[in-house]
Amino acid sequence: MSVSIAKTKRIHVAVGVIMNSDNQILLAKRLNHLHQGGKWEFPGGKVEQGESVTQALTRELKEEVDLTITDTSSLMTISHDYPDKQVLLDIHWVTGFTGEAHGIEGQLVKWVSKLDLQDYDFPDANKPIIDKILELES
Ligand SMILES: Nc1nc2c([nH]c(=O)n2[C@@H]2O[C@H](COP(=O)(O)OP(=O)(O)OP(=O)(O)O)[C@@H](O)[C@H]2O)c(=O)[nH]1
Ligand SMILES: [Mg+2]
Repeated sequence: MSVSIAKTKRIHVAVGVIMNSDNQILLAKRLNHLHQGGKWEFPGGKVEQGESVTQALTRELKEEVDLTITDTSSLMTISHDYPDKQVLLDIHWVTGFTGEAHGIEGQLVKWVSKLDLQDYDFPDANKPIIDKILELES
């Protein structure tokens, strides 16, 4: 008997940890109909064919929260398997940006003090990101 296992492609996602001059980090609430809907996320989205991660991040942050990115540095990558999806999160610090953040797609966005991050419900894949932010910035 042979068992076939459906192989799905791991989705490459550019994710931005954006900190303002008050040491607050920008969170956005995922719309309910999306994967991991209702949870808080760091803004970002899928890297498209032919794009670098930085290009994808710049495009996504403009499309989602209306910020113009001027400087980034890479923070970490996380490979995570959800029951229904496999993701590779490519997480970058956004160290320079211009503009005022607002949720262009109707999502809530919020600047949150890093010490309050633990009070928010994130997708399971994000746990190491929260740990890293607390470790780096304390
Ligand atoms: N942006 C973002 N995505 C995350 C985070 N954590 C996490 O597991 N993901 C997962 O990464 C995947 C891709 O993210 P996305 O839905 O933002 O992609 P996108 O903006 O290109 O959306 P679209 O396909 O509607 O255009 C989703 O399955 C999402 O659940 C996070 O902190 N930020
Ligand atoms: Mg997105």
